[in-house]
Amino acid sequence: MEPLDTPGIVPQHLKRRVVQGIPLVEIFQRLLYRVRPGLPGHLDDIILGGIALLIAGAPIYQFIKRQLLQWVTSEITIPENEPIAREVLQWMSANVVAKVISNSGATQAMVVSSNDLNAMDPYMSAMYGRRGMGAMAHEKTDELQALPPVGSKVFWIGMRPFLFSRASFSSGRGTRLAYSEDSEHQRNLLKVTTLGWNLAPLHAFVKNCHEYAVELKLKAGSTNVYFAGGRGGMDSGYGNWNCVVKSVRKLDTVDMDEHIKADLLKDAEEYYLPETKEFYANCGIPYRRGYLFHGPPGTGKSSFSAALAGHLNCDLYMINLASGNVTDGGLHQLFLSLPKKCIVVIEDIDAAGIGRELENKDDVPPPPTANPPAQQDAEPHQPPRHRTRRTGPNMVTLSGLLNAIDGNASQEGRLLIMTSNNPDALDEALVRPGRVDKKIHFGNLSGSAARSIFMRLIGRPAIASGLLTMPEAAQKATAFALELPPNAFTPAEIQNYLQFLRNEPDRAIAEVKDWAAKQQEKPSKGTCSSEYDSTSCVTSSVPSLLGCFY
Ligand SMILES: Nc1ncnc2c1ncn2[C@@H]1O[C@H](COP(=O)(O)OP(=O)(O)OP(=O)(O)O)[C@@H](O)[C@H]1O
Repeated sequence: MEPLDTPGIVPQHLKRRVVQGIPLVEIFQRLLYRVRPGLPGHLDDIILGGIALLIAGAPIYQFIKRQLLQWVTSEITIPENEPIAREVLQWMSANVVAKVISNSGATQAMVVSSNDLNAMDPYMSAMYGRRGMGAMAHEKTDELQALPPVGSKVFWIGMRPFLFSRASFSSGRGTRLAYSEDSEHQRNLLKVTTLGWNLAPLHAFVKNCHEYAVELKLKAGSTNVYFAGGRGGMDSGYGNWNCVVKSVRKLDTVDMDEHIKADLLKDAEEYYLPETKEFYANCGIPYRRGYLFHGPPGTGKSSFSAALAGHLNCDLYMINLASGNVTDGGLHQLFLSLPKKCIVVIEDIDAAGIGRELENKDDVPPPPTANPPAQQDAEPHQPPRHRTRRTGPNMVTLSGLLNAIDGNASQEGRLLIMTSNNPDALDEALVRPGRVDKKIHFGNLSGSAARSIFMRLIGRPAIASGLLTMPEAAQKATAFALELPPNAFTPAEIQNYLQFLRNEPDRAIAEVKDWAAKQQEKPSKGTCSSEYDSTSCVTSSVPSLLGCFY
């Protein structure tokens, strides 16, 4: 039975009821209720009231704090999938986190291997699930790098304080709209805040991070290779680049006609001169340059693109349209998020199956029937090139591609390289002058190139290990080139043959003739043979380019 209420004293059961549903207050109230006999007067009520006030006041305090901060500070927000985010993280890692860690002041850091595919990915898994939030170690054993931990950090540059924070999109100011609600597409944001009413100090900070990253890259002799896709796909509405840091591929390791090589280098170097940029601007020409590298697979198209990026000290961005998950919108976003100076490679553009879209719906070919009459005897119908349509697994249309590469909103300053095994299949609109300024054929290995590939793979290592002298190595390289039928094999094939005999120069020379004869007996090289799935010929993508580095 409930006790009778004493006038002037609030009964316990009533107190309990009023705090029900306010979790913390309810717990405290229960605790106090147990120790009440020891507490004088209304102390428990005062304590409870204080706690309730704190809990109720916290959101109001947060709101006022946010408003005040917004009023006296400026802030920039960078999605973590933006290339610049990586540079900011690199700077923070070296200049703030590393110092804090070495001063033993840190209790949290996120540690990743510096050559990790995407430094942001471990962060994502820490943030959204598999391992829980907070500091984590990556399993890789190569060099480790400490990144700013989850949360925020205040640091000073001169007399100015900055607040750096990493947050998920939902906690950002007004950022929710820019992102999909789908958790697969969630992105983290980097925010840098400082006191003041203009963005100049923050711009200077980001620029400094960029310069630092460039310097670091130069020192390390590495090229940042960004490839499109990965977590979240590209149809999330946000162009998504993932980064791999690779050692620079040296130009002298790509065997090709020296005149062509020199001409391309000169052209690309000139393109990036300030005078050239000025010239384009004065003449009203969009500041863009495009090359088409065509030829059989394994002839060095991707290798040369990678070496060119290393030579020009710029990042390489690569897209594989044949992967089937690129939409027009995604491609547009990818091009929009490119930096001013970079090389973009669209690999195997013919494999993407892009043709000119049908001019009107009457051009739509009839649906295929199970047994088309007299099809076996008739020449297969070749639709006029202007009326072809998408045939590959991609979701990009020709107009979408053209719009991305040189539409009004497209970034200027990039060098676009399209590679193709079958340039005849490309629409004229895609390769017209202005979009493609140089077409370069990459062919099979000439005699002199065979000599230099032998020197690179067998000669030089043998000289270094004392197995051969320089003249001996040169002599063997010449002998090897003489044994090999000229222009019959791709550099990739010869590389493959030589790398397994790298410690046996004499055997490499003695057996090359037989090897060549056997290879030539095989069904046509450089095209899809019937024993393979046709897609295996067209889907060379990220790994294909990554294989071009060391
Ligand atoms: N001209 C070359 N000089 C040196 N190495 C080469 C050359 N061509 C190919 N290779 C070697 O062969 C492999 C494949 O080369 P790469 O990917 O550059 O060819 P590709 O023409 O781009 O082929 P795909 O059309 O299939 O993309 C790489 O390991 C590369 O080192």
